[in-house]
Amino acid sequence: MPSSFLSLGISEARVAKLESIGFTEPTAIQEQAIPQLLAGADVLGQAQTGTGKTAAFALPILERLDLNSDSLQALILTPTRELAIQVGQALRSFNTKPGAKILTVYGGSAIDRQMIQLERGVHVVVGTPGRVIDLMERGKLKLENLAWFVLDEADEMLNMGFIQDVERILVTTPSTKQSTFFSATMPPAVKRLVKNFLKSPVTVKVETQDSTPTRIDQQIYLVPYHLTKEEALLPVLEYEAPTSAIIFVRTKDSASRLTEILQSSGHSVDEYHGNLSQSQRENLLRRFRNQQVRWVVATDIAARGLDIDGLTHVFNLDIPDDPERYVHRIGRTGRAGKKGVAITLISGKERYKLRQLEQQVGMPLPPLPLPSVAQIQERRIGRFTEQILQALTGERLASFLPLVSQLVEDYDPQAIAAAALQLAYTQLQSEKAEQAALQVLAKQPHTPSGRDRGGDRDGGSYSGRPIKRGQSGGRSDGGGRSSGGRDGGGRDGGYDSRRPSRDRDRSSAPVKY
Ligand SMILES: Nc1ncnc2c1ncn2[C@@H]1O[C@H](COP(=O)(O)OP(=O)(O)OP(=O)(O)O)[C@@H](O)[C@H]1O
Ligand SMILES: [Mg+2]
Repeated sequence: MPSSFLSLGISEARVAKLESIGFTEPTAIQEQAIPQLLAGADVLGQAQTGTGKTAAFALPILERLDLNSDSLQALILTPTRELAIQVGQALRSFNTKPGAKILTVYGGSAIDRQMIQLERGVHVVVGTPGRVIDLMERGKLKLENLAWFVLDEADEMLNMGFIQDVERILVTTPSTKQSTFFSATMPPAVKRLVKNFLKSPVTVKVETQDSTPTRIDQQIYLVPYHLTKEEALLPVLEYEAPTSAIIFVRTKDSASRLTEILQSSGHSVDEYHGNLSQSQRENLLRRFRNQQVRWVVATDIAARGLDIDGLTHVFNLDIPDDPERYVHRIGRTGRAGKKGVAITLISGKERYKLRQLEQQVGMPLPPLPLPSVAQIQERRIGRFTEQILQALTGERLASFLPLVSQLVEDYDPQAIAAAALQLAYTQLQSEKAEQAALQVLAKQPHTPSGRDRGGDRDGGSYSGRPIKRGQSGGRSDGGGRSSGGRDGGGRDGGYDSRRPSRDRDRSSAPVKY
C-alpha cells in the first residue's frame, strides 16, 4: 500500500507544496525515515542513489522548526560545496513558511555576509565542515540550541578527511539533539561515528536485490587495443547522441584533455573538477542545469549526491578503482524513477576489474564491441525520422505550405521533400563530430608481429564478433537539442500531412536529384 506524505505526518500545507513540485507520493526511504524522525528517533539511513534521501531528512526538520525562536535549530553537513547549495535549494523548495531562515555556508563564498545573516538569526544552516568550523570559531555559529544534526554522505565525508572536523562539530552540539546520518556504505570510521554519536539509532534501509537501480541501463564497451579511451568514446557518443551527460574521468588533466578533444569536434561540453574556482564550478553547474551546455567532463567530485534533472547518460572513461564509486557515478542518472544509461569503457587489460564490478552490481555486464559505422548511421536515421514525424504533427508546418505549393508547380513533390530533408539532415549534426568518430572507426589496428589479427569490417571495432546490441533504434527523447522548431507538439495544429495526395502518381516520374 503506498502511503501519502499526509499519512506520514507531514502537514497539509506542506503536502500541497510538495505536490506543486511534483512530489505526489513519498519514496521508500522517505516512507521509512520520516515517521521515525518525526517521532524523535536518531536515524541511520542507507538507500540507493537518487531515491530522495534529501527530503527524507529535510521534511521532518521543516515540520518541527520553531519560528518563534531566532536560534539555530538544524545543522546539515555535506561533503562538497555544490551539495550544500543543492540541499539548501531543496530545503527552500519544501518550505512553506516565509519566516523560516535557511542559510548555506561553504568555503569560497563571502563569509562576511554569512556572519551578518547569522547574527540576525538563522534557523537552518547547510554547510561544509570547514566553513562551519570557521564560523563557529568566529563565534557566529552557535550550536547550543541545536535540535537536529544531519550528516549527508557520511562515508564520503570521512573519505575526504573530514572526520576530525565532523567530530569537532558534533562534540559542540547538545546531547539532546536528534541526529540523522546517511551513508552509502558502513566503513569502520562511520560505524565508530555512529557508535559515539547516535543514540539507539533506528536503521532505515531500502533493500533491493542489487546495489544499483534497475532504472539504469548499464553498458560496457570494450576498447580495441589500437585505440585510446578518448578515441573510442567518439563513436560511442555519436551512437548515443546523449541529450545531457556527465563523462567521468580519473584526473583533472584528463578532464581538460578530453574536454578539448570534444570541443574541437564541435560538441557542447565543458570540464568540471577541483582546479576550477568555486564560482566557475557553480557557473558550469548552472549552465548544465539550464541545458546551455550538454555534456560535462568531470572528476569524482561530481560523483556524489549531485542531482541534475533530466541527465540521460553517464559515461565512465575508466572503471573506478573502488567499485562503490561506480555506483555513485552512475547514480547521477536514473533518478526519481526516471530511466538512464550508464556506459563504461574498458580496455582488454581491465577485464579483471569488470569482474569486480559485476560482483558489486550483482549482474553480468557483457562487454559490447564499439558501434560500427553502419550502426551509428542507422541510429541517426532513426532519430532523424522521429524528428520528421514530430514536425509532421507540429504547428509550424502550416507556415511552410505556401512555399511548397509554389515549388510544386515546377518540381516533383518527392524531390522537394528529399531536398528539404537533406538540408535538415546536414544541419542537424555536427559534421566535425561525425568525421572525428568515423576516423576513429577507420583506424586500422597495427599488426605487432606480422600476423593480421584484425580483418574487421567495421573499420577497426573490436574483432570478437557481434554480440547483439542491447537496444536498437533511437531513444524516445529524440536525442539532441540542435533541431530548430521543435516547439510544437500540438497535435491538432492544422495541416494533416497524411492526406492522400492528388498528385501521387507523379511520384513515379523520373526525377533528377
Ligand atoms: N517523493 C518524491 N517524488 C518525486 N520526486 C522526488 C521525491 N523525492 C525526491 N524526488 C526527486 O528525486 C531526485 C533525487 O533526490 P535526492 O537528491 O534527494 O536523492 P538522494 O537519495 O539524496 O541521491 P544521492 O544518493 O545521489 O545523494 C531529486 O530530483 C528529487 O527532487
Ligand atoms: Mg543525496
